[in-house]
Amino acid sequence: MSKYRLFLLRHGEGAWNKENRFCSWVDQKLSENGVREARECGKLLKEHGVQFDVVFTSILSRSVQTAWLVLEAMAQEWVPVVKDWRLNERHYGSLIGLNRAEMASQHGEEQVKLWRRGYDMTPPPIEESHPYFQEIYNDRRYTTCDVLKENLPRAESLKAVLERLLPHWDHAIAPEIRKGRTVLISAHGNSCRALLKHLEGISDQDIVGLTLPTGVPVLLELDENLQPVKPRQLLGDRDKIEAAIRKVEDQGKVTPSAR
Ligand SMILES: O=C(O)[C@@H](COP(=O)(O)O)OP(=O)(O)O
Repeated sequence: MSKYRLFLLRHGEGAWNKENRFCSWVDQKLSENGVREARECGKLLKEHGVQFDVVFTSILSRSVQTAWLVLEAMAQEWVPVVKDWRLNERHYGSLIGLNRAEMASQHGEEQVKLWRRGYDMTPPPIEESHPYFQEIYNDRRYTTCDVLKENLPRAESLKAVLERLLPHWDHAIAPEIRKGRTVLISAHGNSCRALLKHLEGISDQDIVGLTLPTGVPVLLELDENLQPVKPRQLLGDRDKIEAAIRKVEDQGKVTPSAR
């Protein structure tokens, strides 16, 4: 029987989602469309009568901004928000800033899919000469983490994301759920995929086929052991959700302009 409800959310569309570039640890704001998606998500959750007790976000602006907009649309701005780097997007290493369609044209769509969705695939690490290295590692937010800046990742597989996320799940998020609190996790495509893999016991092979659209809330109903009691539900209009998933998958395909 379902005892707890957990909501997972990939932030609304960011500026670089729109430009089809790997954004990862680069701090981009939501696009106009992303702002609209986040507000619509809040409206939908309000219509479902959801009342949040606590929200967890990454320390990247797009996930924080999404949480604010959702809470504002629900008239629940007062709800506490806990931010932690452990919910950050996967660190895409040297791929950060590159255009996916151009990568597909150079390396093939299969290779790009493997880089994006393979479980144990780590891209080459970001080097100090990378155009976004200084911007990321000189940012003050990374002095606030529970690991030294020198020990923060320089590239991650999805497996590595799950490993750095689990302590935060175990020590901060799961205890809130066990207290009966309704939790929203406003995070990223890959930090949410990693958590879903863990909670739903998705295999290393099957996780390749899981893509999350931006701005669509995912409802998990959990038992007392925090095991899902039924399949996850993506809330909202079916056709729109399927189109949004296809849009993310198609980002890794060659487009005429990228040839
Ligand atoms: O880093 C990024 O660009 C995307 C994920 O990219 P893909 O894994 O879908 O290529 O993360 P998000 O928009 O959820 O923060």
